[in-house]
Parts: sequence; C-alpha cells; structure tokens
Amino acid sequence: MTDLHISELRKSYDGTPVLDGLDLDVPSGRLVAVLGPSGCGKTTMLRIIAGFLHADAGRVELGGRTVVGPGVHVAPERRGVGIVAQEGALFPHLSVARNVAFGLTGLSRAERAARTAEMLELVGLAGHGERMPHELSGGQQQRVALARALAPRPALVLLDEPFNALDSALRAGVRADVRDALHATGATAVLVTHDQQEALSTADLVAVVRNGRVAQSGTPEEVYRSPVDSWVAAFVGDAVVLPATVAEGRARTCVGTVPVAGGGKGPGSVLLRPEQLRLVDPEAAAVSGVVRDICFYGHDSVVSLDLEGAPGPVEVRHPGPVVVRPGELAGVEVVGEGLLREADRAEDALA
Ligand SMILES: Nc1ncnc2c1ncn2[C@@H]1O[C@H](COP(=O)(O)OP(=O)(O)OP(=O)(O)O)[C@@H](O)[C@H]1O
Repeated sequence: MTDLHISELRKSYDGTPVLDGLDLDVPSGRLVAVLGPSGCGKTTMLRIIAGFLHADAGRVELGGRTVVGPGVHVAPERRGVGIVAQEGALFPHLSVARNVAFGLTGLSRAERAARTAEMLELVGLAGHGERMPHELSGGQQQRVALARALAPRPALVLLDEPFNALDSALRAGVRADVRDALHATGATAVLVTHDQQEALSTADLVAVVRNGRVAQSGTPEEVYRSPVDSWVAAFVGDAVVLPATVAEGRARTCVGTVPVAGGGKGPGSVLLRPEQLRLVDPEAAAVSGVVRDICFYGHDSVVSLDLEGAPGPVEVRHPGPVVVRPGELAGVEVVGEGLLREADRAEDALA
C-alpha cells in the first residue's frame, strides 16, 4: 500500500511560477482527481511526480520514500509509477497482449501470460489479446493503456486527462470501468482533469488547483457543497450569485430570505447552486419572475428568470417537465443553505 505526499512543490518556467508551493496528500488505495483550469500546472505536477521533470523546490514522498527533495531525484524507472496518457500511447506495432506485458520484467513466460490475461480480464477485454491497437475503439485502447499501467503492480498510477479523446457517450462508461479497475487492484492513483463532472463522479477525493496551489481538497461532496470560496464554487459547478443583505444567519435576496452558514452582517453576496432553486406556482410563491428562456437537457431543464433586484437572469435547474413558457410568470423558492461570498478572495481569484 502506497500513499503519496507532496509538500511545498515549486516549479517556474523562464521565471514564471507554475507550481507555487503545492501540497497534496493521496491516501493509499484512493483515487484523487486534481482538477484545475487549463494552464494551472496539473501536467507539470504530474511530470514531477513521474520523474520526467525536476522540481525547483519541495518534496514528493511515495510510500514513505522521498523521490523528490533537497538533493534527491529518483530516476523515473525506479519510482514504480504507472502512467496512462491522454491518448493511450499504445505501441502500434505490438498486439494488445504484448502492450500489456511490456513492463513485466523478471517473470517467467507463463507468469507474464497469466498476469496479462488477468489485467485484460480486469479491464473487460479478456480475449482481445491478439488484436492490434488499431483494431480497438478509443475506449478499448484506453482500457488497454490502464491494463498496461497496472500490470507491473505500480506503487502509484498517474492518469493524465485519459478520457479527453473519447466522445461523451463513451466517456462515462470508460470512466466508471477505469475507476472500478483501480479500486479492484487497490491502486493509489492521481487523475488530472479540467472536467468538473469527471472529477466529481470518478474520484474518492478532489483537489482543486488554482495558480499552482491546491485551493481546496476534500470529498467530491465537500468541494461541491462547501466550497472554500466562490472561485472554487463556480469552478466545480454552476453557481447563482445574488446580492444580499445579511443579518443573524439569514440573507435577504431577490429569491427570498435564505439561511446562510457562519456569521456575516450587512451587504454582501450569496451563492446558490441552480438545483437549490425550485419553480413553484406563482400564485402561491413569495417571489416570482418572468421566464426568459428554457434550455432542455433531457434529465432536467434550465429555466432563466428575470427577477426584480437580480443583476441578471437567474437560472433554475428544474428536474421535471416545465409547464411554463417564455414570457409567462413563474414562482421560485430556495431549498437549503446559501454560501456567503467572500468578496475579497473572489475578486482576487477572478483577477
Ligand atoms: N516546457 C515549458 N516551458 C515553458 N512554459 C511551460 C512549459 N511547460 C508548460 N509551460 C507553461 O506552464 C503553465 C502550466 O502548464 P501545465 O501543462 O502544467 O498546465 P495544465 O494545468 O496541465 O494545463 P492543461 O490543462 O491545458 O494541460 C502553462 O502556462 C504552460 O504554458
């Protein structure tokens, strides 16, 4: 079992800091998604963990062993790290089985064959060993890449946006299979992604990275429901930010009075998730507005409302059939608590 600890990791390119004191803990056997916008330093971090890139400062410990630290840089092949890249990167001239067996050294021919078959079975590709990579779909190729990464029983598996090249219909299935295969082997894994849904639905823990540091880490539920600030809130999901007057744990907003956690007094902003707003009968509602637009997404619809006092249209995520039409009046109510927006940190983050 192998845990990963990263502390105070720093890396600059041409004097520009990319990793700026990044800390990350991955408990043994867990899958952590590192989620951040393009350019925030995710791949740089991954390359340092793998050993392909030298850090300027900081420490990386794998299973209690320092692999990066002052005066320490363990060679990539001595770290026991398996990698799944964006697009499988399978060897095109080798069969699926030979791709999977590639990193299996020090085993007899029979042991290699047995481990290869076990890994192909694990990723749902038993019987595909004799095919060539070009005879597989994109999703199957990524599963082979995972089987190849897991075959030598690595201390750690790094997955660098592995589902990017797959179309959305395929992606959810492959994601679930990859997660199950990682859990089945008890592997410790880091998944780098800029896709919020992917991070929330696939990982045990999510670390949100902003400007080369971890802004927040926790379970998917924690980062979604209790984001540390409005930048994290808006990055991990849709957010409705409303001007508010706050007193005694309640915020007066254009959608009514909303309970808010923590202190706070005076003018401010409150952040809600669109699914915390509900459409109700305007006759019975304390607050109502005119429907501006309705977007149907299948599992739900997003209804935009013009509400008095709102800075712009307010979006409501409505699960059932929408009975109102654009131009008609709809009532709205709030479910659950709002999050008080901390203006200074938010402005800092948006800058
Ligand atoms: N070899 C390099 N030389 C100079 N700048 C680099 C180099 N590699 C990356 N960068 C810059 O460092 C920043 C972080 O890059 P990195 O690839 O780590 O980000 P990322 O979060 O993985 O982005 P993406 O999601 O787009 O892959 C970017 O601004 C990038 O342009």
